Amino acid sequence: MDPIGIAGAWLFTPQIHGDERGSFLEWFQDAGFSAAVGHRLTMRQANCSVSRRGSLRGVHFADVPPGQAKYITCLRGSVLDVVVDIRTGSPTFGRSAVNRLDDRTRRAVYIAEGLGHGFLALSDEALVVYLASEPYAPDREHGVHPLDPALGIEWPRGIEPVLSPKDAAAPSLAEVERAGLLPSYADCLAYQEKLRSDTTF
Ligand SMILES: Cc1cn([C@H]2C[C@H](O)[C@@H](COP(=O)(O)OP(=O)(O)O[C@H]3O[C@@H](C)C(=O)[C@@H](O)[C@H]3O)O2)c(=O)[nH]c1=O
Repeated sequence: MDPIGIAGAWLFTPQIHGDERGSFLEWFQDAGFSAAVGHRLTMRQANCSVSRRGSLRGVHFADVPPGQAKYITCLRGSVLDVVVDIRTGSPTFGRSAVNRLDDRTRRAVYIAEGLGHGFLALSDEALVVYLASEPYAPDREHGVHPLDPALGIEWPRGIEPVLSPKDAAAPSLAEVERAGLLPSYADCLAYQEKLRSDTTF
């Protein structure tokens, strides 16, 4: 698990064992995860989305506590995965970390509670699966417009983004901040500290 420039976000690169049948890899490893993050992965929901090229999902985040941490990988095709630090008071507030996830490197991204997440499908079809620490709670999920220039994301040219009506109508980061909807860095740290001190695992 390698840090990717935003506290609470990591990239995991698996070792892929190839042979004449195909390949094998461990796309999640508890020991490495726990050593990096400081607590074990809680998984209360496993999601799968299939996206056509250009589909741009996100940027989504959930109220903290409990938020929704996610462990994401792309099983078929490729996506540009984006983590956005939308936690007020964070030293890297407004920073984005962009990583390609695909069916070649089979990398995975983990984002802790309170971070914003989105991705763009680069291939004709992109199959993304992710483990989520909390069940879907639509009333507690919010969005920031993924094309907001304040996020500083350089989306690839030549791909026409396809957004859901909800995401297309999402406010800018500044608007979400003014509405008081952003999680605070202090609340996120406090919640993660609680997870680290929980010994019931
Ligand atoms: C996210 C989610 C959606 N749904 C339903 C609601 C809706 O009818 C349909 C599609 O929902 P959405 O448009 O919100 O799906 P999508 O835009 O793919 O939302 C996802 O985006 C990425 C970037 C994330 O990080 C995820 O956590 C999630 O927010 O699926 C569930 O039943 N459970 C879920 O957990």
